[in-house]
This record gives sequence, structure tokens and C-alpha cells, in this order.
Amino acid sequence: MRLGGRLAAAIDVLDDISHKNRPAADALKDWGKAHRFAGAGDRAAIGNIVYDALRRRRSAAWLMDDEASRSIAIGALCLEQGMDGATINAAVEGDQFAPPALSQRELDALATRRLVDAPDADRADCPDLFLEEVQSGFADDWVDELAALAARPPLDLRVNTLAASRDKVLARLQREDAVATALASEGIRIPPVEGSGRHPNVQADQAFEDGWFEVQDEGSQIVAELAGAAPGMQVLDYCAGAGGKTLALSAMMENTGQIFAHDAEKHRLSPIHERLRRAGARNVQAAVGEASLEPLRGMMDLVLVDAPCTGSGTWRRRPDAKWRLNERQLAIRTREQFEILRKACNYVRPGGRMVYITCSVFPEENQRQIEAFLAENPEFAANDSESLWQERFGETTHKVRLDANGIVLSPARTGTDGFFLSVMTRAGG
Ligand SMILES: C[S@@+](CC[C@H](N)C(=O)[O-])C[C@H]1O[C@@H](n2cnc3c(N)ncnc32)[C@H](O)[C@@H]1O
Repeated sequence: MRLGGRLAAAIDVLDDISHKNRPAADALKDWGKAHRFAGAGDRAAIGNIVYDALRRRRSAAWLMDDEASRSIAIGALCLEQGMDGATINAAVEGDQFAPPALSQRELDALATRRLVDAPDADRADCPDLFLEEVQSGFADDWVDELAALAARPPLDLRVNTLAASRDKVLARLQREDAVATALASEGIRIPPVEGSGRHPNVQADQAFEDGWFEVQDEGSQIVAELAGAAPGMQVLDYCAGAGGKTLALSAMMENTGQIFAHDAEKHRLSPIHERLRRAGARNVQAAVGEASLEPLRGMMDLVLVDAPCTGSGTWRRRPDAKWRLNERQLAIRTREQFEILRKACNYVRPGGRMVYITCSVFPEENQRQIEAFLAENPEFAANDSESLWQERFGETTHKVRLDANGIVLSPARTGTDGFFLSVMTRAGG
């Protein structure tokens, strides 16, 4: 397929997403099924236009002075792939599968409008509903932070030290421009894709099957490191899900001690068994439902709460979720998070730690939850964020946002997805 056909396909997919309010991955999958002739390169190129248009929906619409699917797809080609109206028109000329060439009105908009002149919320590609949240979280940096959350993400891997070393994995992935991550001690980064390219399918490599690495954003690796799991500990991973953090903790504990991987929903936990097998992790047992945890009350050195959240910190990877999120969903998540904190804290032993994590950048899900929890539970106190960071990452504090009750990671500061972490210690012990 040429650019014109890819652009037409991306516009169809964007229409499908917006008319049916459905996830981008589902719409792309359906398009692929209905167009089996399209090769992997075409699918990747179409996916890039769709995801770029969703990440940069407001800025692309501003540039084109119109918010239709066609306009945001063309705007995304200009913003992310450095094209202009004349280049696009030259590429679609004579292509029967292409959408109509850019009109004079569209060419004029592209020629005269510059993103630096756009209103802040457009430059930030932020939904109006959540402007207050991000402004209160990021203060003067909110436009830069949200713009970074609208950029293409890298592909990050965590080396499983139970099976390989970082040097070994780096050597294996030499051809993929893989480099060691700046902060996470076992992380490897493959840079964001350029143009119509795609990331390598690292999960098809034998090294993945042999358990050498997992796909995990560097931010997720950093918060797992800051949780402070150590060999021999008794750990409850209260919201273990598919086990991304569980696997990181297991390696940090060198396969010793015990991790109870719990989730309220059995189907959420089910992928963990295969992942544990591949990683060679032997210090983890799965636990479904609160009743199974009764014997652990007051016994855990560490309770990890990787809470269900809006995922606003992962908008680079799931930009469609950014536009689907509403205030009701945020309210449901915050209620759940507080209830989970109330329950999970019962398993911490005197002198033990509870670690609260979200992949959200909204203070409502982060700092305010911790303030409310600490006010209700005076036997818990937040650990000092600066010492926590420095113990693990030395003097690199300029890169990270340190609040009284927690640490915030973000694409603009730490080059990671957005994450929040708070470590709280229970009195006694
Ligand atoms: C952010 S995800 C966990 C991701 C996982 N820790 C990882 O690193 O891959 C949150 C998980 O919390 C679970 N959850 C939701 N409500 C819960 C509750 N009341 N108790 C325990 N787990 C819950 C969800 O099923 C979901 O799997």
C-alpha cells in the first residue's frame, strides 16, 4: 500500500473508534481481519497514524482547524512525521485508494497555523475534563508534561536476573538499538519508532521464551525497585493482576522468601502462572479472594498495592483511553483505591511497609488518597521521599517530583510512563 491507502485506512479506523466509542486495538484488529491482503508493514504504518492522531487529537485538530477523523489523521502526519500539505498531496495524486487531496482550505490552515500559537489545552492534548487534575499535579509544568504524555513511547524491557544479565540481553538485542535504561537497574530501552516503522517483536525471540526478559515500562520497574523487596521477605502483592510487579519483586528477592500474589479477580491472575514458569520464579504463590489471605494478617514485611486506576500515566501507550475516560470512572476508581488501602493495611506487620502505586498522574488518585489514608490510620507514616529516592538512585533527584507523601514519575522528567508511589511504614516492630 502507498501512503494514500494507508491514510484512507487510518481515517476509516478513526471513524470506527469515534462512532462506536471502542478501543483502538479492537478497531485496528477488525480492519486487519477485513483486509487480509495488507502486510505487516502496512498494518504498522496505519496503526502509527491512528495512534498518533489519538495521542495528538487536539493539537492535530487545531493545526487543521477541524476535528474530523480525516483532519486529525492528516494533522498527525504533519506533527509526527514532518510532512506538509504539498508532500501529502504529491503522495496521494493518482492513487485510487487515497482519500481526496487536501483542499485549498486545508492547505491554507496547514500553511498559516503554528502549534506554538495554540491554546495551552490544545498544545497539551489534554481532555478539558481533567485539566484541573493535571494542573494541580504538575503546576507550571503541566503543558510540557501533558505534551510528553502525547508522544510516541519507547519499548522497555526488564531483564530477569534469575535467568540472564543485562549485558547478555543487550548483546542479544544489539540490532534493535537497545540501550541500558537511565534509572532502572535492570532496564533496557528500544527507542520510540520513527515514521511508519514498528518495534521489533521481541516476544517472538527465543530469549523471551527462555525467560531472559519481560516487557515492562521503565517507570513500572522503578516503582518496583523503590518498594524495597529484599531476599527472605514475606510479601503480599495485593493487586497482582498478570504479575508484572510480582515478577520484578521475585527477582529482587533472588527467589527466596515468599510472595503471595493476590487479586480480587481470578481471570486477572491467570496469565501469571505461565509468566512465573518462564521466569523461573519459585517463591510466588497465587491467592484469589480476601478469605485466602486470613492467615497473613499482621504478618507481612511488605504489602504492595498496585491499585486499579485511570491509567492516565499510560496515555502514550493507550491514547484512546484518554478520550474515553470520564468523571464517573475516576470517582469509581478513587473509591476502590481507598477501600483497597483500608483492607490491605491489615496484612502489614508492625514495623513493616505498605507501598501504594498507581500508573496515574492525577493527585485525586495519588497524594490525596495517601493524605486521607494517613489521617484515618495514625499507626502508618509516609517514608521521606527524598531519602527513599537517593538510597536507590543517588543524587539524581532533579529528574523526579518528590512530594511530602510520595514520588511522581513522568515522561517529561524521568522519561517513563506516569507513576505515583508512596511508601508507608507501620509503627512498632
Ligand atoms: C494496576 S492492575 C495490577 C497490575 C499488576 N500489578 C502488574 O504489575 O502487572 C490492578 C489490579 O487490581 C485488581 N483489583 C481491583 N480491585 C481489587 C480489589 N478490591 N482487591 C484486590 N485486587 C483488586 C484488578 O483486578 C487488577 O488486576
